[in-house]
Amino acid sequence: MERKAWAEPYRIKMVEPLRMLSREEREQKLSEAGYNTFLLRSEDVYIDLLTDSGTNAMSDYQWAGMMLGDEAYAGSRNFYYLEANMQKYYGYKYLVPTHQGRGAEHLISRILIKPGDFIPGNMYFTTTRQHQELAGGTFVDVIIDEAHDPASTHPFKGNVDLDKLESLIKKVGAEKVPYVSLAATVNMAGGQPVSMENVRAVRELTARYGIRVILDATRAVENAFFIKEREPGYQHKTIAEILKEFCSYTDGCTMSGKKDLLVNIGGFLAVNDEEIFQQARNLVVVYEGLHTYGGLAGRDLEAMARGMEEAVQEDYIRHRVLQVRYLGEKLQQHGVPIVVPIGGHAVFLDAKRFLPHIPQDRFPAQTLAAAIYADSGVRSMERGIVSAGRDPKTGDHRYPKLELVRLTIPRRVYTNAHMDVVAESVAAVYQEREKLSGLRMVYEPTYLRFFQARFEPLAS
Ligand SMILES: Cc1ncc(COP(=O)(O)O)c(C=O)c1O
Ligand SMILES: N[C@@H](Cc1ccc(O)cc1)C(=O)O
Repeated sequence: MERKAWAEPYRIKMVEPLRMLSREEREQKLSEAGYNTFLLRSEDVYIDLLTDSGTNAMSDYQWAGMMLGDEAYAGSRNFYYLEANMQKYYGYKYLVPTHQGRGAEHLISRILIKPGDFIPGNMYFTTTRQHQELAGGTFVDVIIDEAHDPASTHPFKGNVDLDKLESLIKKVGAEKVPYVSLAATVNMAGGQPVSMENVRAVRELTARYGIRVILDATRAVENAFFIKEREPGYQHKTIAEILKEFCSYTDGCTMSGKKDLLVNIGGFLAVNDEEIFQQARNLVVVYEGLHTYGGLAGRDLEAMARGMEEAVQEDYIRHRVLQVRYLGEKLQQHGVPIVVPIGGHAVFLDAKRFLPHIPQDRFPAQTLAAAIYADSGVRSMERGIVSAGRDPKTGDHRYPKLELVRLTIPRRVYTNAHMDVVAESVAAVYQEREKLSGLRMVYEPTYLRFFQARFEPLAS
């Protein structure tokens, strides 16, 4: 008999009870939170799919490592273990730990970007672009067009469009392009992967112009899974081999360990160039902490080093991506419009097709995320016009083609029964979608506005 069933590759040793509020209570909480799911209290959330960042469940092996934290100010042994594992799995020479991903983005942006520079990348990420802009650079999107089309089934929607990249270099001159900012997978495009063929081609092109490639390796293990699944020639390679080959076409990486590396806090910058390393090692003491802890406790470094070993285990990563797919396929069965192919860390609802009657400046994705919380206490995140922010030159809203709500799956935290509940709730909101009529922004912070903006419901 053919066996199709699959299960979580772990058993549960400790549990955290969940609490569900009544519909009236949830509506009250939503109003108090200004219809922004970032402003809800965690205790008022039933199933938390806001983010996969720092929300992972650690293993007993990682917790055991926490007890071995060497909390020396300088030269903690956990740092050296992390450094050795980074070299083993990612292949870069030098490591600078940071408290999380954006700490590393800050360092590399300050070191490499001069005012007036252009930084091409495969779609923006909010914090990455913010640091590039604060350093005086301008981000330029060079992802393939398919990435902006939620219905395109291209298997590697994270790929760089080499023509777009080369025409930018020719237009502004290679000396104004300090590096290509390459993310694998691409968060804002729906967790979409980059193929090995594409990263190799990006390497060849940039080498001709003497331009670096800095990888956002936050979800590069998930990217490696897609390469193994979809790219000819990689089916028999291990995830660890694929990851290391991928990184070998780049000059360094920023890392938010809070995702792939299965921890609750941590990150790093890794580079091959000794001079950049020296500068980063010097700057980190100003902004994060000494170069052997970067704002982290020794135990956090240990947990991240151990998470790195677990992240590349085949049964773990397969289950991880298949659980996301399980939720996506359930939603498709209910006829809910989602971004395809289903990505590595989240299912993205296509709010433009879900709520076609709400114009983009009435924040359809924000409206939808609020409605899902009101329906079931499931927390998701807006990834549309609010996240895109304003153009720093014109001050106008940026109008992204993708207006999405992200249902992000924490690693090793929820079971597929939770996914069933989520799918049913989204389907119920879909059935009643005509009742929703949009929001008005009543408070807008200057930086990364989506985190703290407040809204009020609009009458239809
Ligand atoms: C692709 C990507 N890059 C960078 C970051 C920044 O990492 P952190 O949240 O650890 O600062 C995140 C999440 O924030 C991310 O998803
Ligand atoms: N990187 C995390 C946390 C985060 C969320 C939204 C952001 O725009 C920035 C950071 C995530 O993607 O969930």
